Amino acid sequence: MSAILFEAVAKSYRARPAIRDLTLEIADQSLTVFCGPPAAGKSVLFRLLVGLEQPDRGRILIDGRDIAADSAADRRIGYVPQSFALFPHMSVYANIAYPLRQQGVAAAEIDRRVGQAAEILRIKPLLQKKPSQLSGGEKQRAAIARGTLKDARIFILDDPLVGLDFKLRESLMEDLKDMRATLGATFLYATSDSLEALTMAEQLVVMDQGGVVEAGPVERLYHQPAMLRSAALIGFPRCNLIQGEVTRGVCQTPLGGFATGAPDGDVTAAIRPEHIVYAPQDVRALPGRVTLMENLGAECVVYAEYEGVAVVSVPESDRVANLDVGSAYPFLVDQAGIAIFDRQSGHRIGEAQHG
Ligand SMILES: Nc1ncnc2c1ncn2[C@@H]1O[C@H](COP(=O)(O)OP(=O)(O)OP(=O)(O)O)[C@@H](O)[C@H]1O
Repeated sequence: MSAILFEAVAKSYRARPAIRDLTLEIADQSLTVFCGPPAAGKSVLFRLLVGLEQPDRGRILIDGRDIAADSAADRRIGYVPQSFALFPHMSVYANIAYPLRQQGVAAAEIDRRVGQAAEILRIKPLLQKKPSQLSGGEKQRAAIARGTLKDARIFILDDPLVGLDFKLRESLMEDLKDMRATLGATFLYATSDSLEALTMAEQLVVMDQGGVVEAGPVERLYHQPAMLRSAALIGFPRCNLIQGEVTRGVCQTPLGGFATGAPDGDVTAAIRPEHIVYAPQDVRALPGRVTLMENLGAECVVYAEYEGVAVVSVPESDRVANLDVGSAYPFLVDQAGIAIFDRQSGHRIGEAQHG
């Protein structure tokens, strides 16, 4: 059974739609990451589920039951809002314990659970401090502890790691996954960072303009997106989107032509950076030129240009160690990685035929 069902949900503010006729099922005990650009509607959708706001139309069901009449407190959903606010006059301990006190949990049990959450989130030494004595990252971890301590089967984390440095985000992502496994709960998680989404997600929901572009297992959405918009929004570095035209089974693009089963028309070819292959020894390589390089450690993000078309790729750093801006960058397009989308509708209509 699905834990949560949004059925044709709509919400507007002053006649401006924030959520448009959204239908979506979330499986019980799944970890679903909502990813989309700012203002896509992620926070509004979460607030509707928590019960802080009511939809204008549509229904939200939990375990098959319409929750419209349940108050926010009755819904028993653990929630870490995007702009979390710790109570300034209370210690970190009291802040974290607050939802459990509200639920009437016994003091010894509160102590055990606050201690456990503080351990996982590495804030044990801070429990007696006041929020004003914490750094931004520490406050965020205290808010996560508070939001995930409640006795609940559904937890919502709205962009909980925004603004933290990369190392801390990485370790907190692992902690949150562990926490989810331990709690055996359904987790909904929002981020506008595509790398964070790919790292965290089992199920991914790509949102844009108040609607769901596409939802499904993260591997499928990354490797086989059905919509151009999700190919564009998901992935780091960004997907290469190359304009082309299909005529009688051949797609012509500025990066060359390739056979395809897609119907005739104007198309966009989506090519992930890993399918743009640095090939200095290959006579068939296209003579690109480096415009920018970003070293990520083991890999390097190379931005190159060929005949006015920008392409991004991720070769291993040691292969491009002696290249610099302006260097020649011969590359091949791995045809196994080309997906073709109708330029008008944005629907996937085929791929390159290779091999
Ligand atoms: N209380 C409100 N009053 C008016 N408009 C609102 C309100 N809350 C949200 N909106 C609008 O609804 C749209 C969706 O906002 P929402 O906060 O859900 O986006 P988001 O996907 O969470 O983005 P972000 O990643 O920036 O948090 C935006 O256009 C926003 O301005």
